[in-house]
Amino acid sequence: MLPTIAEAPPAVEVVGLSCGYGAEAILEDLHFAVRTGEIFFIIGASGCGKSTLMRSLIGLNPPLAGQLRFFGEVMSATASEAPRLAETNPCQRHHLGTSFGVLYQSSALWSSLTLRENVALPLREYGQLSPREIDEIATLKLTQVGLCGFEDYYPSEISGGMKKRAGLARALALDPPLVFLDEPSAGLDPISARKLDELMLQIRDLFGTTLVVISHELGSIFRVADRLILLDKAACGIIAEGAPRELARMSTDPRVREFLGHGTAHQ
Ligand SMILES: Nc1ncnc2c1ncn2[C@@H]1O[C@H](COP(=O)(O)OP(=O)(O)OP(=O)(O)O)[C@@H](O)[C@H]1O
Repeated sequence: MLPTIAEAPPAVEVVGLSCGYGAEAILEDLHFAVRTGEIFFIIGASGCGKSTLMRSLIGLNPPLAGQLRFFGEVMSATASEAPRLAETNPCQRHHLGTSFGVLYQSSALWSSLTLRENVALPLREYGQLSPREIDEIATLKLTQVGLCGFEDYYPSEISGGMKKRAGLARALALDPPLVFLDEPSAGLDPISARKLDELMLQIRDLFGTTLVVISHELGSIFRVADRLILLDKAACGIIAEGAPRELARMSTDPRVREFLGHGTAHQ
């Protein structure tokens, strides 16, 4: 029998992680774990450090302290260890580059490339496939996100929601077991945001992909998140962790109630 989400080993383990800029910590001594196959949200008010944490999780900003493990494997290097990580051999670098995908807030598509060429980029970089195979996989990934027929369009020719979905197709190109999404519904109209929510659920249900999502969109949180952590600027860390509906119903912390309280409208 397949293990349930609660029994599966953690996809992400964050142990005593502090992150910030220079010597200044924005978030301190974070501890949390994301279960395999879970849709896990990192939420909080503007300026609480969501993007700062995301940058540390995906290796763009070395943590000031602590450890980060993906599927049991140590991924992080603190700022003082970072030069050593940069010297990792090509095989390890390849492994780091393929172990997770990222959908950036801006979608980060290359404007001079078609959608198919954008999705093909990671396949060229990390795969050992023929041009024809790359083409086929890029087409398949675009189909999976509902962009069949738009393969030869340029990013400037499609809507914001379609750009997000194309960015997601690229994040999924190498079939990573783990994908980070930074504010996926930011700037989208409600219908496009809902489509993206449905897509996240589909991807998890079809492929068992673990999704870590930065967001402060209450609708999305209550529709999609299995569990979440709520960050708080004054606390420099996590003030609540759990399933959104349970937190909204049970928490007595006024900060949690203020943030999630309105979410009861989505239940
Ligand atoms: N490059 C940087 N250098 C120094 N401080 C920064 C930098 N980027 C962000 N900060 C500071 O870190 C804190 C957290 O910012 P961050 O962007 O991580 O918050 P956020 O929760 O993602 O906000 P938002 O929801 O508005 O995107 C803020 O006080 C911000 O001013």
